[in-house]
Amino acid sequence: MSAVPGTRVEGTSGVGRGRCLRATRAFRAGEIIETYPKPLLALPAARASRTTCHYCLRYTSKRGRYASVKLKACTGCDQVMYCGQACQKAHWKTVHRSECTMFQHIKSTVGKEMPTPVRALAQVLVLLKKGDPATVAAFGDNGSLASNIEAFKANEKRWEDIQLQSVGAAMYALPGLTSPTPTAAAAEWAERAMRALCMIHTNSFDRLDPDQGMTGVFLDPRLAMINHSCIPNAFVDFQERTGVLKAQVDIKAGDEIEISYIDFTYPKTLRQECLSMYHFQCRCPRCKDDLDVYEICQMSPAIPLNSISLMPDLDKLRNPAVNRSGVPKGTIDKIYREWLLHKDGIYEVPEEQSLSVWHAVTPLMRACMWAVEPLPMALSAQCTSFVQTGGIYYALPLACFIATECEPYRYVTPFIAWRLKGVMMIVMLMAETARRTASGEMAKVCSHKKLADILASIDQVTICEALLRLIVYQGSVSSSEDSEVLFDAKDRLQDIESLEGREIESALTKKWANDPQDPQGGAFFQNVVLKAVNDLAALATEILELELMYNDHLVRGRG
Ligand SMILES: C[S@@+](CC[C@H](N)C(=O)[O-])C[C@H]1O[C@@H](n2cnc3c(N)ncnc32)[C@H](O)[C@@H]1O
Repeated sequence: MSAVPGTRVEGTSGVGRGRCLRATRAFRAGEIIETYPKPLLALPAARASRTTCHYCLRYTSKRGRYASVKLKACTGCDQVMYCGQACQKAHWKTVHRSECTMFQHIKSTVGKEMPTPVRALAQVLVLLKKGDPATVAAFGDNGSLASNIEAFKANEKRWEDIQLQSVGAAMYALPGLTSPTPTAAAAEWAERAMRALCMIHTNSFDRLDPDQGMTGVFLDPRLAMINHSCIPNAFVDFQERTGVLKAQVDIKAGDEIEISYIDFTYPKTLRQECLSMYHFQCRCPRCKDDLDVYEICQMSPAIPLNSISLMPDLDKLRNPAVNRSGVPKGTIDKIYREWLLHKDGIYEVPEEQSLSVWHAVTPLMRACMWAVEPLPMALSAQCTSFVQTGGIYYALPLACFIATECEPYRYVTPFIAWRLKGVMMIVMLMAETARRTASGEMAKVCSHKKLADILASIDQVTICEALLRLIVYQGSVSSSEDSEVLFDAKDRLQDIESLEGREIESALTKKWANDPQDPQGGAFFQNVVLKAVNDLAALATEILELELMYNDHLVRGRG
């Protein structure tokens, strides 16, 4: 493995935490630590396989960066899609020439998509069989990747799945070897397939998109050297086929680089469940002392980065106004389980179904622990439910509330994609409510007087412009190239800039964005943008009570 400046691999596989990646120099928050442009595996998720280019992994969507991308299927197997000839050629060279016949066979016999890990394994097996050097070095009999195979075997149910999936992949990838009469070679390949699947589970990363969810699987042997922490100092972004490792906070030379394999804001037992696939006990302080998001936030070195964000009041991050007395440690997991039982009720009628969700999370609301899961998930689901059922006006205060009361505590670093998506959600809802306000529709539909008054009094377009500039500002801190949300923000900014008669407002937002420390720009952001967002956010709990015909004790407590 070649040494890359800035980091080195240390440790021994299978001993303690095994190998790890260590910084050999300091990195600033947002800085790129290293990139992985030639992954061994980069596949779209099975459910996205008709809408994603199988080489560059661009996915088609209605709006945004790839809206105009038209995908064409491989004429051989009709199973993989490409956005153009360059991608088709590159994919053919990388892997598809070895798997196209296999996909044709699968299509004619099974007739449906293989699950993503099986497809990934089949790809590894055809390349192993062919003797592809990089694949042999990682997955071969003396391959570099950790497999944790003994730990997988110890879990009967999981091992059964591994065996089944391995047989399925081997059947298609190695048709001659898995004939009905077992041979020594077939047994060897079966063993190899099971080990390779354990390696895939241990070392691959889900490509997670805040909008689309799981969009694919990515495996690079060097990226696979990074250990997990629920208080990570780095994160991985994906730009098309390239994985990009970035610093989430300032990192010192000599620090171990750690990412989170899971959503680190989940409650402890859920995190442990998600991590069980990796077969280790996490001993980070969040796990050891069962610290909640507020406690982690208070000690985060990323707090000062929020001075240009929707939460510039750093004291609020350092001293959150929560009252834990009603929610002793350990009860959060119980609340989470209770919420799981009822969570889908939020989208259902009659209201009692939805109310059971809120009953489950009531202790967290009373303690003002808005950032502690499952409360943010319940609030986001309610926001979506309002949008889907025509209550877009009510979704806006909720989105403002989530972006100010939940996300800054959960993801303290303000350029994390989830934070930027939260700001973008406000922009999208505000643009929609502005349109309906202008057409007079709002006056007919929105019965909440205070909300209607705020919407009628604010300059939504200017606020949207400032919020988009905030996304561009924060997004640029951590992006080598435009991410989806950054591209979308720039695209929407162009639309706004093309509106006539807004020269003064536009000049103000630009002035602020060019120098957020400038007193005039700062006052504009405070008095126009933050005031509107905070005023809207302040209506969120009241709207929940009214719209859900709540007993107000649920949200506000009994005084
Ligand atoms: C992607 S690999 C990371 C590199 C690995 N340490 C190695 O030597 O290959 C994932 C595996 O590393 C180990 N690991 C990762 N994070 C860990 C942690 N915080 N504590 C203990 N083991 C960890 C677990 O065995 C896990 O299945």
